[in-house]
Amino acid sequence: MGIILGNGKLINRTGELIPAEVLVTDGRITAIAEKVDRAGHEWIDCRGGLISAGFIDVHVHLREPGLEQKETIATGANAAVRGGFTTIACMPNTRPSIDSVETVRYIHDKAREAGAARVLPYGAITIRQLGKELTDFSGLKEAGIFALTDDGVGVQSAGMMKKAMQEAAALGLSIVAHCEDDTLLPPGGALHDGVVAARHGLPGIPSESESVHVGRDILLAEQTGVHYHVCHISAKESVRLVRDGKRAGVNVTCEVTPHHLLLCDEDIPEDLNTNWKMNPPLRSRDDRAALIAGLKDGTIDIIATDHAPHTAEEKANGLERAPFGIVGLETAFPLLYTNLVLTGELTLKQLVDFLTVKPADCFQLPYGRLEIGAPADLTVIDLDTEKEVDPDTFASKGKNTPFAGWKCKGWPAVTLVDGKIVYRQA
Ligand SMILES: NC(=O)N[C@@H](CC(=O)O)C(=O)O
Ligand SMILES: [Zn+2]
Ligand SMILES: [Zn+2]
Repeated sequence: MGIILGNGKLINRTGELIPAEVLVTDGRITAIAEKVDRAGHEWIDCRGGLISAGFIDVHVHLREPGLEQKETIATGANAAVRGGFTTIACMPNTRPSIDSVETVRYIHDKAREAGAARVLPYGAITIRQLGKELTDFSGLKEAGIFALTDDGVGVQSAGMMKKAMQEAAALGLSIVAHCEDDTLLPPGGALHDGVVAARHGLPGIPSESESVHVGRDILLAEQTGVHYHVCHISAKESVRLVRDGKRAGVNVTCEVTPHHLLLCDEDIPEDLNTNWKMNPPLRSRDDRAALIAGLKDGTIDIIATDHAPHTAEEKANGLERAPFGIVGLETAFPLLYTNLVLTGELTLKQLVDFLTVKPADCFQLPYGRLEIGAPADLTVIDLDTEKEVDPDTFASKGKNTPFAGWKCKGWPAVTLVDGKIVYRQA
C-alpha cells in the first residue's frame, strides 16, 4: 500500500500550475498523473495545494552537540519539515565542532532517531575551526560528510585555504566558505557600515570584509579546480566577483539567504532590536537589489536560510553583545513566496528551483526532483491561506526572527521524507 497526495497541483515545465496527484510507494515516487487510482492506498487531500519536491537547505545550524539550549538535532530537523525542507546540511560550529569522525557519526545517529528531515553534516575545514590545522578530510569523507566548511568564522590564511582546496579537490569534496576577513572588522561591529550604523554612531562591518575573501578564494579555486561555494552572500561586490568568476570558468557557486533578499539596513527598527543582528549584516538597499539581480541572472545559484537559533536570554544582551544570527527554516518559503513571487519579482518555478533542483545540482544530491523513481521527499504547500509569522508556534527552540507578525501565504501543509509523512499541518 502506498500514499497518494491527491487533489494537488504541480508546476509543469513551462511554469504553469496544473492539477496533479502523486503516488508514493516504498519510499519512492511511483506515479505522477492528473488522477491516480485510489484503490488500496492511503489518500491525502492536498486541497489544491502545490506538490513540490521537498526543499533542500545547505546552511543550517543545529547546535548539537554542545549548544542544546539553542537547538537540538531533533528540534531543528522538525523545524525543517514544518518549513517544507526535507534535506538540511548542518554547520560544524557546535561544541565540539564537527571535526572528527565520532562527531559526524553522532549527528547521523541523532538525526536518524529524530526521524524528521534528512540531516547531512558538514565537516570542519580546520581542527576546532581555529584555522591552524586541517582536519582529516578523507576520514571525514568516509564518515559521510556533506562538504567542508568552517562556517561561523572565515579561514583567515590564504595559504591554509589553498591547502584545504587542494586536498578537497583530490577527494571530490566541496569547500563552502564563510567569507570574512577579521582584519577588516571594527571591534564591536554589529551592523553594516552604512547609513544606519552612521546615524546611530556605531562602528560598521564593511562589505570588503566579505568580498576580499570571495575574490581571494575564487582565484584559489581557479588554481586548485575545487568546487567552491560562497555562504550567505550579501555584498554587491561579492556578487560581481562571483559573476566574473563564473564567466572565467571557475567552479564557483553561491547562496543567498531570505533575509538578505527581503531586508536591508534601512529596515532595522530604531530601537535596534537584536533579532535584526546577523552575520553578514543586512546591507544597503543597493546591495539587496544586486542580490535579487544576481538570482535572476544566474550568478546566485540557490537560496539557503542560515537558520541560526539563539536563546532569548542571549539575544537580550544588547546589540553589541548579543550573538549574530536569526532562525529561518519555518518561514523561508512563505516569506519568499509572498514577497518575491506574489509581487512578480520571481516566478513560482524560479523560487521552487532555487530550493530544490539547484541546490541538488550544486552539490550532486539525488534529491530535489519531482519525478518517477526519485526518493519520495515531498512537500505540499497551501498557496492561498494567509497567516502571520508567529514565533510561538515554531518547532525550533529559536524564536529569534525579525519577521514576527509578517502576513504570508505559502505555508507548508504536509511533508514526506523517504515516503513517510513527517509533518502534517494541524
Ligand atoms: N549567521 C549568523 O549570524 N550566525 C551563525 C554563524 C554564521 O553563519 O556565520 C551562527 O552560528 O549563529
Ligand atoms: Zn557564516
Ligand atoms: Zn551559518
